[in-house]
Amino acid sequence: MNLSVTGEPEALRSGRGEGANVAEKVLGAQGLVKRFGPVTAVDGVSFEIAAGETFGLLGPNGAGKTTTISMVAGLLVPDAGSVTVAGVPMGGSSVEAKRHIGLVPQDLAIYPDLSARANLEYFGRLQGLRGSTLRQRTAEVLELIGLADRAKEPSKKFSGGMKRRLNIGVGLLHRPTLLILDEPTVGVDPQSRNSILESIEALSVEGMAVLYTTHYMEEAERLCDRIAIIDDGRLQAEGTRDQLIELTGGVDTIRLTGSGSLDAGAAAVEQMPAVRRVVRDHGTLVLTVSNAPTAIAPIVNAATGAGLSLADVEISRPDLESVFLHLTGKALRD
Ligand SMILES: Nc1ncnc2c1ncn2[C@@H]1O[C@H](COP(=O)(O)OP(=O)(O)OP(=O)(O)O)[C@@H](O)[C@H]1O
Repeated sequence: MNLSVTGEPEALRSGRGEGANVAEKVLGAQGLVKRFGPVTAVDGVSFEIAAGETFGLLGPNGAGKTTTISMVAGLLVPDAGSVTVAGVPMGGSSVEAKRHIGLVPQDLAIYPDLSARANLEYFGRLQGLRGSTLRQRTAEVLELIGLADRAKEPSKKFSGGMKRRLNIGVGLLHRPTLLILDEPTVGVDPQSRNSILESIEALSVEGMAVLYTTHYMEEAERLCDRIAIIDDGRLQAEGTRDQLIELTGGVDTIRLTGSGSLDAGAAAVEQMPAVRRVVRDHGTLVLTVSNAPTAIAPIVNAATGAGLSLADVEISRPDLESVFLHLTGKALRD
């Protein structure tokens, strides 16, 4: 499907002047490829991130997000392609380029018996901070991640969200030009997730560029100035949320959840002129339709007539989930 606009990143800038973008470019990833034996995990990925911009890599499990950011951060050597950070080429031993990056991995890397402050001071020392500079930066980071009033408590007493925020704080200590966050909300409850997102939103005041990977479209919509949709190791499209939604041609999504003859229900609705595509997502039929409000009644009739016993019917306007479905023919959700 040739709907990708990734080959023309300049055409999809979010309203900044072209000259300003060139001057402010923090990250340039060009033609990245990584293979693991027969698996091509990343297959020609290119994107740029400007200072102060939050850029999202949105895709399902196994899409190639972690492999991409590992190459960006210099942890994996690409089979092809190149990375520059703040104008400095990234190589396997490029200390200067890596100095510009703060990488927050998916897994926690903090000491449970140390307090929040002691954790930050320990990692700050490892990064070469000392004395009053270390104390001042630790205090600033504690404020940024919303843990200033819990600074003395051992991190093992923290909620999942607080631990994740402390993990993010470690990545912020050396004032990176580019902060990379790899799915920082996976496995946390909704309240903790919100506190993590609030902390990330606060980072824009520091003016740093953020590369954020997620498989939650709500997070990409809320946090990211621009989003690249990744699947099967390739960027399928890139742009602001509104630019991506334009790619769907404004089609709606109808979800039919039920029991009985799901296959027969799918076959029946597939025939209808308003229905452009039908995808099965576990016990749900996900329909892409051109005008849901008028099409819904005949669709429900056809599905139930074919033996599908409906428990729930949901109509939604276009969102990033519909964009993903439109571009890949697959549902983004697990
Ligand atoms: N070290 C490795 N050896 C072999 N295959 C790998 C390795 N790392 C990743 N892969 C494969 O490469 C593909 C992309 O994986 P990657 O971890 O980059 O995806 P992801 O989008 O980050 O997904 P997840 O959120 O599940 O980590 C997958 O098919 C994965 O199984």
